[in-house]
Amino acid sequence: MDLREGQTQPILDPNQPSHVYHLALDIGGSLAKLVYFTKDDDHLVDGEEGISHRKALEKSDSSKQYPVLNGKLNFKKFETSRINDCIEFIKSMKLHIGGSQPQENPGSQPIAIKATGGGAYKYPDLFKERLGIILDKEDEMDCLVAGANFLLEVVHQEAFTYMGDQKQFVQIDPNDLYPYLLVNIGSGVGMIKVEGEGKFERVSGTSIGGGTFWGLGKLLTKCKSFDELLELSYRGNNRAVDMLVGDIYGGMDYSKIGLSSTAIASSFGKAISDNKERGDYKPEDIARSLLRMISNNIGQISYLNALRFGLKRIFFGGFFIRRHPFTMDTLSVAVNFW
Ligand SMILES: Nc1ncnc2c1ncn2[C@@H]1O[C@H](COP(=O)(O)OP(=O)(O)O)[C@@H](O)[C@H]1O
Ligand SMILES: CC(C)(COP(=O)(O)O)[C@@H](O)C(=O)NCCC(=O)O
Repeated sequence: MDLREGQTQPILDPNQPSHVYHLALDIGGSLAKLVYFTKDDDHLVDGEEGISHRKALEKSDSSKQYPVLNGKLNFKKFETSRINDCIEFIKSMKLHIGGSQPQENPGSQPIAIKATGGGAYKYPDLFKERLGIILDKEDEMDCLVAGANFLLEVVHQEAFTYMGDQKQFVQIDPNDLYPYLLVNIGSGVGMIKVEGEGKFERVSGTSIGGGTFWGLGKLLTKCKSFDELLELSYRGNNRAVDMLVGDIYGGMDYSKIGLSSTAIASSFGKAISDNKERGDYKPEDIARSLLRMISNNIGQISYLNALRFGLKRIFFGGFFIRRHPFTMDTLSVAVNFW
């Protein structure tokens, strides 16, 4: 299966919605994500091959034939504050028509589309009014854990570590996956102890998450978008804003308690002693300091929760880190520091 994201050109003929299947939505605090499947040709495969295609979906007799849906999963995201753009996209592509759950008597009831996240509760009337569809709610934690378990058990090279520009895939033995800590960094952060299929507990969380980086970043710099803010942070130097151990200890390490002179003693702390206004600091240094502060905090709380429950592995997910190597690296440094 081919996974595509951010398709800007319609890959379908909007007048031919029949190749679209299984539209589903996740409407979070920051981003509305949608996924839909576009089909190529149906074909049948023999047992072993069928099992490899459908491994986790169904384990059965290798003498049978299995229908295999040949096609692609397409991903698209919109800012939740621009939910109308998301609705327009669905409408223009007629995704809701082809992408509904199969109905016994098509046309007899409104189309129902699976949806997770707070937006499934906040926007049902809007979707009903604009698209004539019902949002069929699923619990976001249930789906998050089921999805993470599926990907970790089935998809080869799904999880990786990231340190100093080095991305290294982790070989996961499905028999040695549980228990683990799942840290989902969205607008806020949820920390979930996962012990098996459907066996999990949300053990912690923090409101200082991706929404905080984006929100505070917008207020403190002139950035208009998340990508711009992140791009800015790559170029910044947090030492111009953060108070380091060396700033307090005359350039020396505080070796007795294991703190090097370059460790951050106080995020944004330099601003209290400098006789400067916000405008005197470079926006890129502010963005860098903010990213490090939030990542360090998430890394620390994650580490402490892993310790609290004796969990040897932490998996991070959510759009805050997605496809952002620098953010992942910052988080890894934070976990390793602790
Ligand atoms: N292109 C982007 N636009 C907006 N936010 C982004 C983008 N890429 C990453 N993010 C980060 O991801 C966070 C949202 O993560 P997500 O997992 O989608 O959470 P939610 O479900 O709460 O919207 C944002 O708060 C922001 O920090
Ligand atoms: C309320 C939420 C589950 C919503 O999920 P999100 O849209 O952030 O992905 C999440 O923001 C969260 O867990 N916030 C942290 C709250 C806390 O534990 O302090």
